Amino acid sequence: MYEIKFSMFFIIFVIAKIVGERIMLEIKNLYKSYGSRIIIENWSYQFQNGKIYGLIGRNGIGKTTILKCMCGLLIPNKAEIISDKGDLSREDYLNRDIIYVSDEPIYYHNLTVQEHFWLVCKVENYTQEEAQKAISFYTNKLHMQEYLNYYPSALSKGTLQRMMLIMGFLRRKPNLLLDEPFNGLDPVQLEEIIQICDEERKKRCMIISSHDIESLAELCDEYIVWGTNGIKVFSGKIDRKAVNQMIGDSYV
Ligand SMILES: Nc1ncnc2c1ncn2[C@@H]1O[C@H](COP(=O)(O)OP(=O)(O)OP(=O)(O)O)[C@@H](O)[C@H]1O
Repeated sequence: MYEIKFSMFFIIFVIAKIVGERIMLEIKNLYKSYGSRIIIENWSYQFQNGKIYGLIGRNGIGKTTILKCMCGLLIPNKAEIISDKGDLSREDYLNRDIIYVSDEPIYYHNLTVQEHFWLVCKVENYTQEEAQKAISFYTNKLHMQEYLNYYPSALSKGTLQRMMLIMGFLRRKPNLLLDEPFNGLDPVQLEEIIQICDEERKKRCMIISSHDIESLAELCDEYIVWGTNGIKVFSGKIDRKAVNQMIGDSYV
């Protein structure tokens, strides 16, 4: 009896492990140029469920370009983008299961913060009850309650950044790409965002582009670093020294 129980437990453990670590998103041979200027050449990578990835590199190296090619906001010259939904290469932004949260806030001038959140919930087919619960959860976590009736144009940069992040978290997509999410946040807000990103890891795969090595170090399982000799992958403990060595230059 004990052996049967143990075997069943072992099988369940192995299945959970396989499901938990399955590949959510695969990029094959990504090639992107602007005119004759090649930004990314033949880059491939597999991203897994439940992991957070950090994109690190100097200004203008191509981090935003990669994220936008993945989610469909930019058309690569060549690439295969494969997710649980299948081959997304020919799907546009709305049909991909990948959400991109830009560092440049995009919003409707005539909708309040709260209305933006409800709009996202509507797009994602939340029930009234689910929407209420999810909006309360994120606004409480990120202390946004007092801004719910504000128009976004009246928000400070950090508060706007939190609104954009909540809109990303409310999406029910398995892949979330965050472009410079830590910009403009004071230390308290920064810690809250780090905490919530850490919790979101249970629900999805996240890819974060940032120059804030300390914040990335608190969160990421793997790092994709642009060095002088191309893109390297690193999964150890990261700090400024390690980043400088990988980039082959004094970066941070
Ligand atoms: N629409 C465009 N047309 C031409 N060149 C572009 C265009 N968009 C970006 N670039 C160039 O491509 C390169 C990569 O830009 P990208 O924004 O991806 O860099 P990044 O690594 O995200 O930079 P940062 O850290 O400053 O955000 C830059 O040199 C940029 O000038």
